[in-house]
Amino acid sequence: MSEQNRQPRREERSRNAFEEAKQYMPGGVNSPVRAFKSVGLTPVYADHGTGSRIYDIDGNSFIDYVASWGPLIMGHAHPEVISAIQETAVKGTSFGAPTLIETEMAKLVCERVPSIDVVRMVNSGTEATMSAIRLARGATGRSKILKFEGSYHGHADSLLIKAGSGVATLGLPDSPGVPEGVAANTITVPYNDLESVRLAFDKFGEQIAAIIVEPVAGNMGVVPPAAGFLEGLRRITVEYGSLLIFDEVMTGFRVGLHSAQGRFGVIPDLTCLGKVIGGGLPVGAYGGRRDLMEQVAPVGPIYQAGTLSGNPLAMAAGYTTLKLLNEEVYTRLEELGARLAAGFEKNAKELGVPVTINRVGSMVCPFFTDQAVTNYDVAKSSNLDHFRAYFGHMLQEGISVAPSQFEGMFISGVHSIQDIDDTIEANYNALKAL
Ligand SMILES: Cc1ncc(COP(=O)(O)O)c(C=O)c1O
Ligand SMILES: N[C@H](C=O)CCC(=O)O
Repeated sequence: MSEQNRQPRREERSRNAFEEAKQYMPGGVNSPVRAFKSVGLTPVYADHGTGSRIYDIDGNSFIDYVASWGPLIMGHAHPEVISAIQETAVKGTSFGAPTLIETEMAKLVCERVPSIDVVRMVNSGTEATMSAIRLARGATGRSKILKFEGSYHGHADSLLIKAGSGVATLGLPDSPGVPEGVAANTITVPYNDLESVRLAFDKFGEQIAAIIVEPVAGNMGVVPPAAGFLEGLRRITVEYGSLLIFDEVMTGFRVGLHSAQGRFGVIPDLTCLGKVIGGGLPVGAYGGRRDLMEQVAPVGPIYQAGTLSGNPLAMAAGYTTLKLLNEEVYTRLEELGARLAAGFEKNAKELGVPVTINRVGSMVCPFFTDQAVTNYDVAKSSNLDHFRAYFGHMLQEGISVAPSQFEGMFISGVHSIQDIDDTIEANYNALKAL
């Protein structure tokens, strides 16, 4: 760890910037999790990033595991991604007319994601899940959907029920403003609990358009699917003529070259993507079987559109990022993830702090509990005071992680072994200081 990071974090500029921002934006931010409210600290105001590090406006540097909340699988300001954006930008930033890069991008996504024959680009993960739900309802003629407690699928009304991520962090899992009639069409059951899914289908099966699931839950902290869980969802949906939607906004191209569906060998009807496929620019996508996707306008009657959808800059950044990914990168991510998790586990054991580490590939999450974390109820039983203190110590140690127990760490292909070992050392110091 560099000497610089052993100095107390300087934060005067960040504090002043945050105070000013609060006058003009709700809570001073454009997405709630950035305000550090649940950890009671001043947000890190990013100035620039390179590789595995970010640098804030106070001159602190951090080894970064937020990675813009997942997209930056090849690190900050990757030279090839930046060049692609620059080369594209000089030709014009948006046309509202088709461009060749959109077809190249769609082809690549269709080649790599097993369930996707046809894909539609949108501008965010929220748009992707909202559109996939509309398609599922339109295609089946049914209204209800089933989601899992503590999963987050963006902020569309029908999905903001018992949600994870920022709403869980702020204790607002059912947001005011979602009409009761909309909420009534969303059934929620615990993650990894096939029996509850079965009971819900026994009761409402003929009315359920789709199950939407994060194939690895990443918004209640990281929770892997139990053996047979995804297969069970596939079986039940087929049995009842409902659709299975994998929300791979976080896991898409994060947990493998063929995403979570490739990793676990379960093929959904529809898949939502975001984050990594935008290479750090605003992108989402939904895709799936041709017979379903061709019910979307202009081929079919189910409407969905976007002024900036398929934006050339976003396509260039996303396409270049996807082209950088190969089996070698995922092997490296797996090794780095395993090294980090093993180091954290050893530290916790040695110091006698109750911690459970969940990991899938490069998604890692230390929970402050000694229970196996298999669903949101267990995740919520983590010691949040410990998390808060731990988070503050990690920042002081020069490590940037998400300011919530209900978010994971994202390792990139450009983190070095030294970064991982420095992070393990920081984790030791942070746990010791609890
Ligand atoms: C699994 C999942 N689905 C959907 C979303 C929504 O994506 P966005 O924030 O791009 O709207 C997110 C993240 O926010 C997510 O993690
Ligand atoms: N966990 C969320 C996405 O995956 C965090 C992003 C946000 O709320 O800004």
